Amino acid sequence: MFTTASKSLLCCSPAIGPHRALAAILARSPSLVTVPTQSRDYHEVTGNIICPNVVRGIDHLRDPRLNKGLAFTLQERQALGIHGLLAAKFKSQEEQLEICTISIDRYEDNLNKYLYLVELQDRNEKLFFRLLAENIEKYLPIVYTPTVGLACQKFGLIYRRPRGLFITINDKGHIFNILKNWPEPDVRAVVFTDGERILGLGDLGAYGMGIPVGKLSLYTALAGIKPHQCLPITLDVGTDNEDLLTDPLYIGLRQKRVRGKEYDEFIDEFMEAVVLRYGQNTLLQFEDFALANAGRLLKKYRNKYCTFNDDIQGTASVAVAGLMAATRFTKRKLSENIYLFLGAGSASNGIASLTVAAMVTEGLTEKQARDRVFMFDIDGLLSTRREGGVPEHAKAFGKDVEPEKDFEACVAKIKPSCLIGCSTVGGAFTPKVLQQMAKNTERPVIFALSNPTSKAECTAQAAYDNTEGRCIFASGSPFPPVKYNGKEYHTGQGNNSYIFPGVALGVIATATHHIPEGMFLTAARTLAENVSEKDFEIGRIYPSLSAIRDISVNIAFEVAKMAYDEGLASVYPQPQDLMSHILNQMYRYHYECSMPIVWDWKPEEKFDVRPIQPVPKNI
Ligand SMILES: O=C([O-])CC(=O)C(=O)O
Ligand SMILES: [Mg+2]
Repeated sequence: MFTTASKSLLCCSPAIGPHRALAAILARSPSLVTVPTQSRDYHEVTGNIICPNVVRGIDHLRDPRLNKGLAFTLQERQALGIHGLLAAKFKSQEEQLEICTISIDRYEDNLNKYLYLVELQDRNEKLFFRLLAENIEKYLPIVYTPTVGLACQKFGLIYRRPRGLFITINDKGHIFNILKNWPEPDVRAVVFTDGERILGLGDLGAYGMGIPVGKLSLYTALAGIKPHQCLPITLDVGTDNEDLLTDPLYIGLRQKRVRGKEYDEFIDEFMEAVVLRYGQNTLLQFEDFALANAGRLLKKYRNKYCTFNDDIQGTASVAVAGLMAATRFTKRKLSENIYLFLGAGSASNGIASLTVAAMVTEGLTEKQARDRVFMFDIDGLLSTRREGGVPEHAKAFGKDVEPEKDFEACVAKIKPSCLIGCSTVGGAFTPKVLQQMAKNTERPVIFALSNPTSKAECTAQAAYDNTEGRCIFASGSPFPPVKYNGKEYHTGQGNNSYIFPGVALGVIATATHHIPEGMFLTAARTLAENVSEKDFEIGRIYPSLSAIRDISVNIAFEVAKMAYDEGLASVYPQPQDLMSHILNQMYRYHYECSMPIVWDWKPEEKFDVRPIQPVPKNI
């Protein structure tokens, strides 16, 4: 079987390291040659050596990281002991992509499309990521917002092969041991949720797992972070969602949420356990925590760990990028706008704070900048004079003005030029509100950022219809193209997926130990600079989703630069060519050769474990 390589050592990838000793012994006795029959045992064959840690036989096909389906060549099939386990036909990855596309298109229901993609990820990882990365516009709405929201709601029904870790409050005191059960030793990024505020859908408890899984798929598809370096986690502390507590399909702890001291100790232990297991620079992304915890935990941990809250900082960054890009339409500087937020939760506060920071760079004082920002929550305008005052988390944006409970009246009175919805109240931007915005200013900026689509404050079409087509619109979830006055507009998706993958790539590539707020402003600027004239022409203040991979790299580059400038990076020496350094670390979703690695070894030579891997043609 291995006749052509009778004078060479064959060693199968991956991870040759632990078997160097064995290879070295064999090298001293060239007649003794080892080939594994199963994953872990060896036997002799004349002439060649295969390192024993290769996964062979059916196990190779069952490992989604190694499996290439019918794309294995005859040589590979023979070498790996999978010949006969596959149909005779050889397919290229491109042919496989076509079949995937046809298969997914056959489904009418998006949840079925989602399930197909989950199954593909479980079966053939490279194919899944290539399909996603090369068809972002088509598949992002399936693996991510909005379909992922539906998947979370139906999680009990669709739960099959688990992905990621579930750590429950009952595991308190043992979290490190649970992390040790995760099979990957090289995790660089953890996205985790406690499921209390899943998108705009509220408390979904352990059903929230779909979110960290989806976010981390984007880490790889949009920023080339290697899948084995990503770990999705759900912290299950119970749920206060009565429907789930009585749902026979519910897969989480069937109890009310644990709160207070016990919850805080649990999160403390979790953070400590992650860095103990994976190192101090492990990126910890908070996702979809409720307001009561999100800002508080960010403040508590931001200077201790490499962490950020995507819903506060990622959302803020993407929204500020949109506002920056919009200045090119409106011809108004950021500091010349009046901002009104609907909702005063973590997203609103994050966006407002970063907008203030951006206005300060234009020359305003912080106070002057804050004076231009108003918020309206469930109890009305954030007025210091209203009954109950301004909630603690939004104190910075309370105003000494007449209380007002009618949102439409507020829009007429305050006359904002930018209206930003983070309320999770679908349809809250009524036609009247939108019409008023059109009266306030020539080019009103209207962001309906709540997710998923059903929670958006208005549709893209409604925004155009009620502002004589003069608005600059963005939404958190995708909307179909708008038709107005015989022209078609493709409005942008102001979703944090433009930001967090790129920031994460920059942070991971430089092993940055803290993520300062400035990085999100830098990311916002980079994103805004990537909006082209062509985007503007079709009404978009965000680049096309198909450009997102390049943008992530640009964001990563700026983040990495900043990490070195501010002494936060711990990869030393500083790479001379930062861009190449980043690009070199990125995941490749094209198939690589699965043949055993061939060493050009001769017995008289000093043994050198130097893999010479044939370069696959398709890279
Ligand atoms: O997941 C998304 O689409 C954006 C996000 O973080 C959220 O809405 O919580
Ligand atoms: Mg989120």
